[in-house]
Amino acid sequence: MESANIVPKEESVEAEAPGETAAENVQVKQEVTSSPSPTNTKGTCHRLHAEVKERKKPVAAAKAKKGKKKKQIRDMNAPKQALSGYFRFLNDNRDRVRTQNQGASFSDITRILAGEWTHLPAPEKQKYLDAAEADKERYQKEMEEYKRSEAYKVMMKKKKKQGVKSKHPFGQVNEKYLDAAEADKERYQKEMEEYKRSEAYKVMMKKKKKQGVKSKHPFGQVNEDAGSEPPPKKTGVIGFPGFDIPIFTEEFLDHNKAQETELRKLRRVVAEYEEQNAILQRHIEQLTGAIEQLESEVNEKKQNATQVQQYLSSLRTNLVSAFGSIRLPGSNELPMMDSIDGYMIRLQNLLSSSQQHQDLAKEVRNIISTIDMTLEAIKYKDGKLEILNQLALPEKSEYISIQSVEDAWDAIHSMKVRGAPAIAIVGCLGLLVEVLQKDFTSIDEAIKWVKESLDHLVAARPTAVNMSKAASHLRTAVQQWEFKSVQNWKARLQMEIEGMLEKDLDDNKQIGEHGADEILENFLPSEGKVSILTHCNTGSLATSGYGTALGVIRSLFSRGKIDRVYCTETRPYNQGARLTAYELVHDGIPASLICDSMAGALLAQGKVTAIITGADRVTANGDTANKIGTYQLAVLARHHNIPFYIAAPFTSIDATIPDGSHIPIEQRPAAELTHIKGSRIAAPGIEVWNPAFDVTPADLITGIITEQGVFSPHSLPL
Ligand SMILES: CSC[C@@H](O)[C@@H](O)C(=O)COP(=O)(O)O
Repeated sequence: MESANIVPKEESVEAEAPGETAAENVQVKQEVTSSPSPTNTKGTCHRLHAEVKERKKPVAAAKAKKGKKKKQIRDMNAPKQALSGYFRFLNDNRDRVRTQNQGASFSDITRILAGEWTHLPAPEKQKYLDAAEADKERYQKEMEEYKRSEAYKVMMKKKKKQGVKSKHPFGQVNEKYLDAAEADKERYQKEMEEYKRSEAYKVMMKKKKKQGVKSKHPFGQVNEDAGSEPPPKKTGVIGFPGFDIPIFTEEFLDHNKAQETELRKLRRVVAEYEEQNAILQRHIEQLTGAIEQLESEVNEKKQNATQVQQYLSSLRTNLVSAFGSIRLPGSNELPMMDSIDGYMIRLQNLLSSSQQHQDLAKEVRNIISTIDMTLEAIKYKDGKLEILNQLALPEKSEYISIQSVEDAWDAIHSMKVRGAPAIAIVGCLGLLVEVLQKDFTSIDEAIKWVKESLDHLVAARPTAVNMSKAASHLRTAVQQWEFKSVQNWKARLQMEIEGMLEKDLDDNKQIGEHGADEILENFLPSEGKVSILTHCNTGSLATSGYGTALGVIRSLFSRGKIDRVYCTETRPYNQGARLTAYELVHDGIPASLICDSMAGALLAQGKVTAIITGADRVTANGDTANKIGTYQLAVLARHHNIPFYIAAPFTSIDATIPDGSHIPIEQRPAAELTHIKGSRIAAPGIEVWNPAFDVTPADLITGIITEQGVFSPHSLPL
């Protein structure tokens, strides 16, 4: 505490007023006590401040001269210093303010407390001042007694010997001045005692009490017109007679020293607290990170649980329907939705406990082999067609009815159904559904209508060749059939189109098997499992079922050979994130979603055994159009020496086109890039290039996996 150099007032110790220097404090108080004139003007104040400045100068100079401090003799027998009201307040409230202001430095805390002290209501403040007054009296009494004691005399001698008769802030003190100061101090004490007995003192005390200022303190207003008789003139600064500043008493300096020691201790404690605080802060940050991580994992698990729940419920539905006519021997129980779990356990117990029910076991085996739990993107039965609306996935699993060519065209064009094989199947089935309902007066009329409708359907999306090939096939077929009745002609058309649906499913299963063989025979790592990266969606949702590239993955998974599948997000339409991820989760295949831009980093880490994608059109030379982003994956695969496969049925191969440069590439609306779910994400006014597909040159393709086997892109059996 630098202000220890100046005695603030009389003999008691008071802390410095917030916002004032000790020198200013002293100066103002000095005016009050020595010149109680009510005519204290602003001019006087200015003069006083100037004086204060002047007085500060020798202090600084003396400080510079002072050099190394001599160790002070500590008087262990001296009475305990009196504490000022302000210090009492600080001590009582420091812990509270520290707790309320976590991380605040010691000086911040003191500043806050000083502010509180300034605004402390008078009665509250008075309590502290009263306590200080009482303590001061106690101190004075004890000090008087002590001064009469032998111990005091011994101490004084010791100090004199050491040349520290009384501490002085300005360094070496002339003995002459010290004696004069001692005499002056005695004079003050005597006069003060007399003054306290005077009428003037009583009047002053009364006035002060009335004003709520029982005794002067550094922060309160002091009535300058307190009494007609001034109190005794204060003692002067030791060694500087003429200076009107209270003396530095030994007690005061001791007290200051004690305070400084306490302050040092407190600073150490504060530093420790601050260190602990920083550590705790780091812990909090780590914990917050861990909580966020856990929350996201919990959310993921919740979503998984929902998927599993959905899967379980569709499994129960399928089992109830498949075993609907099978009564349990003995109880005759039939399966119901709420009893299917128990029914299946009882059925299994019956079959495993005895050989009696051989026929039943055979029937159960047959039923189980027909239960298909794969995703049904296209539900077709007896002239009725429903498709899973892929725009609503994965949030909603809703089927929409397709009753006409126009419905089919709209579903394809708006991508409620997408994926090259699925486009062709829905197009043809949509046409069939309408044909079956429509009245034609003649077969020729029917043929004409079919041909026009096929042209219309082909135009819905230009890049995938499957619809176009199906249309060519049907155009030729309908022309060749020789029927007399429209009804029979319709039945033949129905057989043809339903056959296409079945063939696609079979083809996909074949593709899956060939692809799995190819990968396992050529690229199975020593760990015994493979990791596959795939792009876009080529699964049940993109075909009549099972899938092409995803079909290969399904086959690998069913053989227990999948370590992990990585599916790209597939911007801008997000077929990977919305649809492939949905299918992978549905089938319980271990999989991770990545952004398209992460593929390079993933391959660089050696985490991928092979890349397999689908195709929208494979040309005669093996060039392949597929979802935008496929080409860059093939380039990356070549760079990282990873096999890159295309999985596609022959319905995706277009032998009429020599190479990829002839493939029409569909351009999609700008909104797919500028908006996500209706919210703009791109700067307004920006132009957009949004091709839905790109072409991968045959040279970058390791092999094309078809239902007839795996071929080099350069030697396709066309
Ligand atoms: C078995 S689906 C093969 C391709 O059609 C598929 O990879 C693809 O690119 C689909 O694109 P899309 O625009 O979603 O119809």
